[in-house]
Amino acid sequence: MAEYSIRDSVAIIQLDNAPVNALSVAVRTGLYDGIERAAGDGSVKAVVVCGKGGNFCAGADIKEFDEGSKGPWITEIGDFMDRMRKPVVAAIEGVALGGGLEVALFCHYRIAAKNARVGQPEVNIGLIPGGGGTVRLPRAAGFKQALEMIVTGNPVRAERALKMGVLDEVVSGNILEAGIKFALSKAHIDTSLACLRNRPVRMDGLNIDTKADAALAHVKSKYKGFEAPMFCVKAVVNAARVPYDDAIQKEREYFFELRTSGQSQALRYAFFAERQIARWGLPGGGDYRTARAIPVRSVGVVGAGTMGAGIALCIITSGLPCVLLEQNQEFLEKGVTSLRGQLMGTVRLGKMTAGEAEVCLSRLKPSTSMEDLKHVDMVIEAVFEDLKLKREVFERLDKTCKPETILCTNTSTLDIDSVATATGRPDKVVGTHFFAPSYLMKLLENIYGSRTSPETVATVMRFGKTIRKVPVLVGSCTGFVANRMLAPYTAEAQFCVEEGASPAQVDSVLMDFGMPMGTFRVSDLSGIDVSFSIRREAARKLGVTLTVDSRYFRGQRHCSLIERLVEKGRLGRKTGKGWYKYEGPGGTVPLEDPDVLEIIETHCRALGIERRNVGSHEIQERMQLAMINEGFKILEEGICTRAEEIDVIWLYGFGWPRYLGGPMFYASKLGLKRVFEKICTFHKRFPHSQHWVPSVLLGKLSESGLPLSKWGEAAGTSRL
Ligand SMILES: CCCCCC/C=C/CC(=O)SCCNC(=O)CCNC(=O)[C@H](O)C(C)(C)COP(=O)(O)OP(=O)(O)OC[C@H]1O[C@@H](n2cnc3c(N)ncnc32)[C@H](O)[C@@H]1OP(=O)(O)O
Repeated sequence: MAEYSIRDSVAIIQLDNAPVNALSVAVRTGLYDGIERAAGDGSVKAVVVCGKGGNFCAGADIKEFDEGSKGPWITEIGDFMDRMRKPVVAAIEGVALGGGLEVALFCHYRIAAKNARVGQPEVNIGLIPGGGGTVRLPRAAGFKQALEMIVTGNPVRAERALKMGVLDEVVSGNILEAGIKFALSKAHIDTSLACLRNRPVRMDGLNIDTKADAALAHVKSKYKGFEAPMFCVKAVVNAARVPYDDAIQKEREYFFELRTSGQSQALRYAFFAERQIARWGLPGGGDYRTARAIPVRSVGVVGAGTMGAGIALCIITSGLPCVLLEQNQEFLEKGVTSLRGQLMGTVRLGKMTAGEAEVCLSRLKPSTSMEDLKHVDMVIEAVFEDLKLKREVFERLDKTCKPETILCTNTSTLDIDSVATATGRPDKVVGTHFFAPSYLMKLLENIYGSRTSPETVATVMRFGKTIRKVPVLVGSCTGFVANRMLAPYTAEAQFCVEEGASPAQVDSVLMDFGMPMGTFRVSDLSGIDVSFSIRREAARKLGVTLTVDSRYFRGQRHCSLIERLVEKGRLGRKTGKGWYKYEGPGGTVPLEDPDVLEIIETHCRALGIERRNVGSHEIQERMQLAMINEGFKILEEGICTRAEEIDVIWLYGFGWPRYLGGPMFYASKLGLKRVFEKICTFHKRFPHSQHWVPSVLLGKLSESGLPLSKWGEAAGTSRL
């Protein structure tokens, strides 16, 4: 709703819809009524529109999008303001985003507090501004700057918005008082002079035809797969070419077309899924509502290898001091050099100044003495993935660190309890699984053990946000969530290759789907020998030796092409050949290699595997459904409590295309009945692959018709 009051002959309309004053039907109706009332009240000289609770308005209420269009559309409110003789001033603090900025652009004037940010982020949820933003922002900020704001969705700070012409004044002190004063100072000025409708789009010497083509081409290549950015360009270009009302009409058509599109639905889902993951709960009790995070003022990282150095870099760039520990000076120097190299890379990219980088480095304390970890609040262990070694490190940490220190293990495979039991504080031990390259990858899988306390979880969840990661809480199991789901996905890729596909064919299927990279290119990049060692180690623990002709491993189908490639010295990009051969500058360009195709052919012939044409559709279906089936098992076992958690893991861990929501959302769109039937068919066809045993939960859900938001509840794993 919107509250109406009058002070000093100024009508004040305060948007009121906590927490961000989103433009719900009630808010739009309240705003419209308030404007009408002020227009008709002879005692009112001017109007101030502002927001309650520290924000102006974060735009349309995204939750209402699926409910159709009720209440006044904001351009109707805008048209009314355009005809008003009394000045209307938007007094902005906090954010004015999307429809919120559009309301402000309908006002005759806009003032903002120094802390304010204004923007048109609709593109992030697969939309274009639908309330006149594409038509009015270019009239205020000029074509080029408006286009940039609308296409990128990035908000700008008040000072910049002032320079751009979006704001009329930036003020300090109470925003409402400033708004009233400003409004009264404009009470005698003809409002039509300040009305954006009456101004042309500012082209600042640019030619619209050349600019339009260039912008379309740029956006097409930069935002591959995304629909909305192209529509943003089309709408802004149109606004520069046609009269105001025609441009508004076109914008609205585009907006409605996108609002019902699959991409916008998926992007809106992703927006809320990212917020859902903060609502965690533990099986033994304790959740985000009751658990208090312990303040983390300093951190230690044990192990200055690639992962450890990257983690330390995340810490120091977030403003926290960090002790980086190695066992000897040589390894330590290597780690610090790698950290410096990555930091300088960000300077070269213009993301940080050299001065800022120096400040970050001043927060780093390289050390070879564990005593330096005595007083830190948290330690992240990032040593080699070996249980015996990790337990030794944890035993020493437990003895050295103060009793409150939280001990985290950056493991990708080990059971958290098996590490925690090396200490006398298992309640303070937790997994923090970073993804390589750890400085760049946003996902942080936080893993609780059976004795991890709610306070410890609350602390690592908050810490994840502090270091600008996306923390997701998961339970402990082999591979946790990300790698556990990746296993059947990559296994199916390799089986498809055994059966007749080429690595390049598989990769192009994935890239066409929207993944940033194909699985074989990823494998080459991380090193085929790495997967080889992990597999060999897993087999060794079970007393089995994997060979180049192992077709089964513990009764399960197994592809031994990895062993074959390692035998041939094809370890990936670092050796110039793996699933591909590498040429070009620095040996970074992957090319399909006839030699590897020959190796695969010969290998399969020797093992009696008949090869055939494997179609693109089959490749995509097998890889994705195998992984989705695993996702349902993860939900069934309570490793995750919501499908949204799995989707966020795929968005940030593997670059699943955001406009497709995530694998679980994708499954919901395919229809669970269809998904389940296909999985059952694959299970019959491939009985020796455990990953095709259909998830019981999936079977149950496929009959229920429940929406994705209820899957966790249906699994009985929701803890809130
Ligand atoms: C049919 C309507 C007619 C309108 C016609 C004009 C059409 C306009 C199109 C639009 O305006 S689309 C919306 C554009 N706006 C956005 O995309 C803003 C999205 N929000 C944000 O970027 C951030 O939330 C924020 C506003 C910068 C605040 O960030 P912060 O980190 O402080 O908090 P959050 O956890 O993100 O949000 C708090 C809380 O608020 C919910 N929320 C935020 N924005 C909206 C919104 N626009 N609609 C509904 N709900 C919103 C968010 O989900 C959080 O709630 P939760 O319950 O804690 O999850």
